[in-house]
Amino acid sequence: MPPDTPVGADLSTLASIRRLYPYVRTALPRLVAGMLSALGASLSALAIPRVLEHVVDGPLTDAVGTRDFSALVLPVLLVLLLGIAEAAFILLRRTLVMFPGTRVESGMRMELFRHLQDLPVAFHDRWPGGQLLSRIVGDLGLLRRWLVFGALQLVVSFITIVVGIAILLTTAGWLGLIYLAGAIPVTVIAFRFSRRFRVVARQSQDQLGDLANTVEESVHGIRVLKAFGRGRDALQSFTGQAERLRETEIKKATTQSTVIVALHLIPETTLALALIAGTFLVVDGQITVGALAAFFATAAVMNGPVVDLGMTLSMTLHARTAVDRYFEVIETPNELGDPADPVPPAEPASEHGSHVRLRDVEFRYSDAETPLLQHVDLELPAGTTTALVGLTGSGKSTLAMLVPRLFDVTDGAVEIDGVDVRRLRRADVRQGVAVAFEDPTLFSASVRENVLLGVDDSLSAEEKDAIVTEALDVAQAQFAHDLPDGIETRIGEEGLSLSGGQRQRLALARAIASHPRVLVLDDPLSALDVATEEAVSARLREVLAGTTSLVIAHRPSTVALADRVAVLQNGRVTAVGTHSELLATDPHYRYIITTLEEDAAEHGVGHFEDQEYQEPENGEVPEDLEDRGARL
Ligand SMILES: Nc1ncnc2c1ncn2[C@@H]1O[C@H](COP(=O)(O)OP(=O)(O)OP(=O)(O)O)[C@@H](O)[C@H]1O
Repeated sequence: MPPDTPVGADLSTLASIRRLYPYVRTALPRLVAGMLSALGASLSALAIPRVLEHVVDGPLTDAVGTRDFSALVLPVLLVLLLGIAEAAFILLRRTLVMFPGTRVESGMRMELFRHLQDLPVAFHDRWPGGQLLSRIVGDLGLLRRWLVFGALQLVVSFITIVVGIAILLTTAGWLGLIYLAGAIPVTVIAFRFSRRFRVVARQSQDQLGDLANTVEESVHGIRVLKAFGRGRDALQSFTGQAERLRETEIKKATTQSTVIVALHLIPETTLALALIAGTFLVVDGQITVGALAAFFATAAVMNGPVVDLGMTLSMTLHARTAVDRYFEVIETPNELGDPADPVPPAEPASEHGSHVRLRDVEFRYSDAETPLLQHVDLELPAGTTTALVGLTGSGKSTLAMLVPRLFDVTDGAVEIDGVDVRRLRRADVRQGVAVAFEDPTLFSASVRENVLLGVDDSLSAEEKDAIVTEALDVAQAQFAHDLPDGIETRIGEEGLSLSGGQRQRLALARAIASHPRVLVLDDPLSALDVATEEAVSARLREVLAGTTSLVIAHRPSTVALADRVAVLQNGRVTAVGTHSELLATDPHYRYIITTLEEDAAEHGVGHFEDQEYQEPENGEVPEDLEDRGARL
């Protein structure tokens, strides 16, 4: 979940937005030029009433008696010119800000995506995908609109109002003061509005993220929802969230409408008061009719920026929330980063792979109270295959993820060829270690691209082709050649157009293709039927002989791929040996194998059930168990 106390919550809006500086620095000259253009447009509009004042008090008054309109030509041309200048400035503003706005947006988007890719698995376990999606898509779009419009408009409105008030004070003295008095309640209301709106803006953007998460989850799990007829429940939960978002939007609109009403009402009231006072002042001869007309024309020009303040302020507060939400992610430190002084990877212990050692390893998930793994000592000698067995939830997958450093140990060390993985660059670790997960994730790309994911990009196309063909062959994934466009066929989102077994074989091919020095396979054959499993096992054995492998086994047939077996029990590796040795000496292993056999016989797929451990009575080896592991 996102942090409870949002990053930047204690900052002022200005301080929060100032953090954008590094991203907008290069775009700043054009943005400032755009702002000056917008200011030019506003000042052109403000100049028109001054011409009006001159016309009313001079040429117009004269023309009433003489009917000579020639003196009006110049002022009319000036008004026309000011109008054209205003339009030209507006066009210039749009042209200037459009390009840098989109560039800032895409730059920040790329930076965020890069950081998301860099952040460890633990971060992604904590953060819902929808929250990240809404930040990378929605928030950044909002920020762009604010940069190219809201921010500019806010500054321009502010300057226009200040300049306008100065003009009012100089042209109509007292009337200007009346108008200025109206600015006091406007400021108070705007301040109170900002405080309240900031809270609801944050709430609505977070709720949008939750909504995106629900959509993502239900689209992702559409098969399960349909199969269990739970579409209605998903809709209900979605409706609940959408309703809450709607309530927040209403709260937002209500807060906004208070300020909008005030921003309309206060200037209009001051204008009414100014009209009364102005009439007396004209009659009294203290100001001219032209000055009164100019006062109202100037106030009319200022009316737009004053009323817009509500909108630009709310845009600014939304932008501030977007900045906070962006920095919450971008400032999340990567606890699994590269070391400051990385060492180069050691030479592999043998041509058949690296030597891996887990030395007194402890691992605890950040949200767990107790460690899942404790005092784990395990060696994977170069070129050997070790099967890791244990009951469901004993921590096999977790242990396997420590080898490619997807998580860091909380104590002890994982060493590859004698070097602690935390002292290596992550790229070096992951170049040497390939993983095929139990749940094979593929990408919406071609089969070829999926298989080549871990392969050196600099290889030639022919070399890559040969690697793909061989890997598909070993993983018995020849079906890929029969797809409509062969291995160039795009396999759709997450490869869901393929069967589970097909996906698993492609994931296996991907792990093999990079010819890693260490291969970690998390139950790689679980989705295969018996015949395919045998075919894959036969070929996989050849590959395993040439590398160091750790294979998590849920089936006796997977155990049979290994030279030796490690038993994980109560967070520790309690025994390591060959299948026969362990059968003879380790009651827990005998129990596991018995369960595996029974499970495989019953369901065809060997999975541990969540059941309490019961030592086999009198610790005897069940009949024929020795034969089952004869291959080891
Ligand atoms: N990201 C996580 N955050 C917190 N706890 C987790 C996380 N992943 C797994 N766990 C917990 O760690 C324990 C071990 O999980 P793990 O997947 O490593 O077991 P396993 O032996 O591979 O299980 P299985 O045989 O069912 O695949 C479980 O209790 C699980 O709930």
